[in-house]
Amino acid sequence: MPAPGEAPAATGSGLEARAVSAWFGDHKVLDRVSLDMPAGLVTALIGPSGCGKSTFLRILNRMHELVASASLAGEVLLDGDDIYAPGRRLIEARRRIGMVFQKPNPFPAMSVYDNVTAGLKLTGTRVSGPARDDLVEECLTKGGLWKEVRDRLRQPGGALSGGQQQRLCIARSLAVRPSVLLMDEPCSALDPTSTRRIEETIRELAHEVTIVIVTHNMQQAHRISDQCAFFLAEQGTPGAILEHGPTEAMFTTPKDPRTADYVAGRFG
Ligand SMILES: Nc1ncnc2c1ncn2[C@@H]1O[C@H](COP(=O)(O)OP(=O)(O)OP(=O)(O)O)[C@@H](O)[C@H]1O
Repeated sequence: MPAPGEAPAATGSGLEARAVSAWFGDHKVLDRVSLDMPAGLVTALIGPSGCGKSTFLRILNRMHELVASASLAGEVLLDGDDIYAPGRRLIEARRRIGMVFQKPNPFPAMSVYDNVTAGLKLTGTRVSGPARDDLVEECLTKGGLWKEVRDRLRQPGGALSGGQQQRLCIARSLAVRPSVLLMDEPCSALDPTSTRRIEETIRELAHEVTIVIVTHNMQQAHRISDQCAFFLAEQGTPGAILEHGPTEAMFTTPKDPRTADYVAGRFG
């Protein structure tokens, strides 16, 4: 399992935000945010509440546009191609860039097995027979859940514990073979043991999927990320990245005193 900072043999895709600004109505919430999220690395987005981390994350897979009043400017490049370029299909961006949310959201009445394969139909991916079984096992293994559910594949997803449900959601995201996985505070509703289990899963996945995670937990950001971006929205100004860099440097030798204060838990 590659530790943070180690350079794994990356097979995910690089994601790059260029001068991304965002609005809800005429309220500007992000101002020209640029960030390189290289393949194979875990990037943590950190910063106080309301500085635009979730909005930025949602822009990375075109979920921001689901809000009627929302608009944006800038570019998001996946392996060099702008996912917002005219003619780019929304469904393709969502397939290649998966999302795991704060609250585990499996389909509760659907079986564990069917939860994993649920995204295939939505993306028009045909996998049948034994290949489907193999895919379910592969994704549940990568999600760190296989051993716990291998004998319960036909039970409803809603019958699993909260931590297991979140790992099921990770497995579901992986089934459509995304290049990037976005995670919005995926452990905030979980107990410490489940949190640890998900953190291990994140590190194990990092060599094949590029991961971008929003977290308020500084110990978690330190443990699992290779690089961090510190967002700040001061005195009613839109959110922007104040500082970013390798995680170790952000925690030990940050350039800006506000970063030092935030990572040390002195505000936010
Ligand atoms: N659907 C929405 N409609 C209007 N304003 C919104 C909406 N979602 C977020 N905002 C506003 O955008 C700004 C950024 O919010 P966002 O949720 O991205 O911040 P955040 O850093 O992720 O916060 P938190 O850490 O509390 O989740 C806030 O001022 C928020 O009120």
